[in-house]
Amino acid sequence: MSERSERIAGIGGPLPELVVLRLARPYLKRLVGAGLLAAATEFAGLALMATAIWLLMTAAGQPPLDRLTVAIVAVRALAVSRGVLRYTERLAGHDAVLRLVTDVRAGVFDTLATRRGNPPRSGDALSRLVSDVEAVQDLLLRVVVPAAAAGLVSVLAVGLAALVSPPAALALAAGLLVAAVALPVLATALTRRAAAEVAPLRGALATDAVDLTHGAADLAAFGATSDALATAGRRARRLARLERRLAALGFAVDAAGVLVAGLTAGAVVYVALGAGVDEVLVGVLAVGTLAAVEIALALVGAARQWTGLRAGLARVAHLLAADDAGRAETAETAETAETGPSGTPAGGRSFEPTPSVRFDRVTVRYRNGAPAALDGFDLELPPGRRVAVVGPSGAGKSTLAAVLTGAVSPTAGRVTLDGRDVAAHPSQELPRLVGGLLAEAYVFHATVRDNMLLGRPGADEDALLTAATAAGLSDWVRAQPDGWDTVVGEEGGQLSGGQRQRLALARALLAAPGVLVLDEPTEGLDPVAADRVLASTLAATPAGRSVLLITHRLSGLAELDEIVVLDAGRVVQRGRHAALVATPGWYRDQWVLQQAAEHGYLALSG
Ligand SMILES: Nc1ncnc2c1ncn2[C@@H]1O[C@H](COP(=O)(O)OP(=O)(O)OP(=O)(O)O)[C@@H](O)[C@H]1O
Repeated sequence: MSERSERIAGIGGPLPELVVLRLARPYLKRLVGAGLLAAATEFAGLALMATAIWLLMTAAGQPPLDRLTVAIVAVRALAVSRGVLRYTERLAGHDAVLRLVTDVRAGVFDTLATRRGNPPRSGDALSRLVSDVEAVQDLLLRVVVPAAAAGLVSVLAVGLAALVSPPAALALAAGLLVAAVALPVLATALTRRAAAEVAPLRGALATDAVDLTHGAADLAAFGATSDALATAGRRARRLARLERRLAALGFAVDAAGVLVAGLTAGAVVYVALGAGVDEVLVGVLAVGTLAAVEIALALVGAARQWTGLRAGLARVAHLLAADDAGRAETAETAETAETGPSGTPAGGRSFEPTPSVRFDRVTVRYRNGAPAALDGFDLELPPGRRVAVVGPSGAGKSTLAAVLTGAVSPTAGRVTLDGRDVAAHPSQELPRLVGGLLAEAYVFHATVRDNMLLGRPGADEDALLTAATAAGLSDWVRAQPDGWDTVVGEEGGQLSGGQRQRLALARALLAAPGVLVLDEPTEGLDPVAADRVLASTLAATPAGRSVLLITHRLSGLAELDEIVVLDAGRVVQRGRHAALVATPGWYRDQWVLQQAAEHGYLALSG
C-alpha cells in the first residue's frame, strides 16, 4: 500500500464528513483560498447590483456627470472582476478537490484490493468507485465551499446594511437567517430519509443486474427468474418513487426560497422608509437584499446536496477506515444475504410427482449445416430409473441435459414428460419436474444457506443438513465460525473449486426435482472424494425419483440401471456397467485407462 493510501486507510472517526475533511488537510490552504475567492465572487455580484441600482436611481435625477463617474467605473470593474474571480475560484477549488479525490480513489482501490474478509460485490464496488468517491468531490465543491462563501457574504451584507440603517439590517439578518438556516434545516429534514435510502438502493440494483446476468442460467434452472426479476423491478420502482419525491420537495423548497427573498426585501424597504432613509439608498437596500438572500439560498442547495451525499460518504469513509469497514461490510452483506440472492422468496415448495421422461429420436443442431450435437437420440426414463450418460468431450452430454430442462429445443424429435412436450410445461413448473446441477453452476455472493435455499425456498435446517451431508459439504460448514451463514464471496470466490461444486450439488439435492439431472457432479474432486460424493448423492435421492447423471468418470456407476455411451451425438453403446466393461468398445477402453490413472494417483497420494 502506498504511503498516501496508508494515510487514508488509517483514518477512522464517527462522522464521514470529518473523515473527508481530515483527508483534505494537506489541501486546506487551497480550499480556504477557493472559499475566499467564492465569497469575493458572490460579493462582487452583490456590490454590482447595489452600485448599478444606485447609478440608475441617481442618474434619473440628472445630476452632473462627474457625480456618476466613480459608480460607472465601479460597475464595469465589478462586472469584469466577478467573471475573473469566478474563474479563479473554480480553478483553485477543482485543483484542490481533484487532488483529494485522486487520493481517495487510490485509497478505495487499495482497500478493495487488499482487504481480507468479504470483498464487495462487483456491481456494488463499481457504484462505490464511481458515485461514492464523487460524493467527496461534491461535498467540497457543492457544499462546503459555497456554504462558507454564502455565510461570509451574508455577514458582510448585514454589516453594510447596518451602516445605512440598523433596523433595516435587522430585517435583512432575519430574512438571511430564514434563508440560510431555517430553509436548509427544513430541506434536510424533509429529504433525509428518502435520500438515505437512495444510495443503498442503487447499490442493490447494481448487484441485481450482476446476479440476473451472471446467474441467469441457474435462476432459470431453479425457477427463480421471475422472483428475481420481480425483486429487481420492485427496487427500480421504489428508486424512481424516491427520486420523484426528492425532486418535488426540491421544487417546493426552491419556491419557498423565492418567497423568503421577496418578503425580506419588502420588510427591509418598509423598515428603511420608516427610519427615514434616503429613497435612493432604500432602492439600493432592496436590490442588495434580493441579491444577498439569493446568495444565502445557496445553502438550501448545499444542504440538499449534503443529504444526498451522506450515504455515499459514509460508505467511502467506512471502507477507508479499514477495521471498522471490515465489520460494517460483513454486517451489510449479511443483511443483503438475509433476503437471499436477488431476493429469493421464502416459503415452502411442495414436491411434484416424478414424471416419466421419453426422448424420441431427438436431434439438436445448434446452427444450420453444423454437425448434430445430438443425433436421433432415444431414451426412456420412467420414474425411479437411474441412467448415466458418458462419452468423450463434445459428445453431446450437456446438450442432452439442456434439452431435458427446456433450455434448448430439439431441431427434430420430441422430449416428453408424462407424454407432454417439455416446451408445453409452464416455465415456472418445469424446474420442479426436471432440474438439478447443470454445467457451470453459479454460486451467488450470499450465505451458504441462501445459496442452498435457492433450490428450495423455505427448507428447514434438517433438509439443508441432509443435502449438504450427501454432497460432502456439512463438515466444512460445521468448521466455519458462521456455519450456514458463511458468506461465500462473489461467484463463490472464497470457496475452493471442490467446495463450490459441493455447494452447487447440495443445492440441487435440496431442490429434489422429480428428475434429478446431475451434469458432472463430482467435477473438481479427487477420485476418493468423487466416489464418496457420488455414492452418497445417489443414496440421498429417494427411490421414486429418476436420475440422469452426466459424467466423464466411469467409477461408481455399477448400481445404475443403464449407461448410455454417446459419441458425436449418437448412442454408440448402452447397457449396465458390468456388461459394458465386458464388451470391447469405448466404455471398456476408458474404464481401463481411468482405473490405471486413478490407481497411479492413489499409489502416489497414499
Ligand atoms: N451453445 C452452443 N452453440 C453452438 N454449439 C454448441 C453449443 N453447445 C454445445 N455446442 C456444440 O455441441 C456439441 C456437443 O456439446 P456438449 O456440450 O453437449 O458436449 P459434452 O459431451 O457435454 O462435452 P463436455 O464433456 O466437454 O462437456 C459440441 O460440438 C459443441 O461444440
